[in-house]
Amino acid sequence: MSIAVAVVGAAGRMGSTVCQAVQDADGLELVARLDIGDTVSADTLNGADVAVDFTHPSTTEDNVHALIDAGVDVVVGTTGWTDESYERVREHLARPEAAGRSVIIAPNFALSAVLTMSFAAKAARYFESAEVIELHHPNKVDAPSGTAIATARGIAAARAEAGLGPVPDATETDPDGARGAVVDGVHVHAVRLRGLTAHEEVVLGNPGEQLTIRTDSFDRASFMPGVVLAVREVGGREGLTIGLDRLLDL
Ligand SMILES: NC(=O)C1=CN([C@@H]2O[C@H](COP(=O)(O)OP(=O)(O)OC[C@H]3O[C@@H](n4cnc5c(N)ncnc54)[C@H](O)[C@@H]3O)[C@@H](O)[C@H]2O)C=CC1
Ligand SMILES: O=C(O)C1=N[C@H](C(=O)O)C[C@H](O)C1
Repeated sequence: MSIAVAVVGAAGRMGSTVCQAVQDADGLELVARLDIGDTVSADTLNGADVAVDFTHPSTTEDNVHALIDAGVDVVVGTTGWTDESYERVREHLARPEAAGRSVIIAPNFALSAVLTMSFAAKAARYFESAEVIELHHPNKVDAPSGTAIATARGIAAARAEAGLGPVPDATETDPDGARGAVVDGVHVHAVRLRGLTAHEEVVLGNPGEQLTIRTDSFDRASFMPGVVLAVREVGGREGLTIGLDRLLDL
């Protein structure tokens, strides 16, 4: 039996690529394309089992709640999620009327990016310094990227677990934010450049040595195997799953 899939944000860069990937995938059937102005309802979802959301950070949480209420499982690639918004989804999924529903939210579906996050967290305890540089196309609406935030959090958690203190940094004056955003103590720098798609570099430093871990998504095709995997697996995972790494046994 095939899995019926609705795509929310279907007219966007990711949404349109996902529609094509669903149409090309064995055992998946594209049954609905929704975009801005469309209401989420059983009617518009047209019998979908799973909805995939690639929309906008300002709307993705509302979409997820509406999709759960409409009785579908949800795969989310949209960024902008916080601990609080994750918690609200967990609470929603715990209600009796949402029994059996599941949601997967992943800041990045590309294998190279998921491995970069995993390798960075593994390496973090061995280095005094760690910073993240994300580089994206100039149409991206949010900074830092969801992937960079997740990477920085993973590094920070690994440093804390290893008992490492703050990264060394003697900077005293930075009126224009040249040292970037600081996510859980890890500096994150965002580049927006015409010609780029989605890239990230994690730099880790010790006296006399540097480790660089880099991921490059040159094409949105890079995200599709991960999205298709999540669509296939979401139904078997009750509750909220955060990150594609959880599906890859990393
Ligand atoms: N998790 C991952 O692997 C990836 C995540 N992303 C994230 O996906 C999101 C979308 O990125 P793009 O496709 O590049 O953006 P985009 O701007 O090309 O597409 C977004 C689409 O969502 C639609 N939209 C906006 N509000 C809506 C609503 N309330 N209901 C339905 N549709 C709505 C827009 O009209 C547009 O067609 C961003 O948050 C981006 O960071 C992007 C690439 C990979
Ligand atoms: O907007 C994008 O393009 C991307 N967004 C995601 C993010 O913010 O991490 C994933 C990837 O970097 C592409």
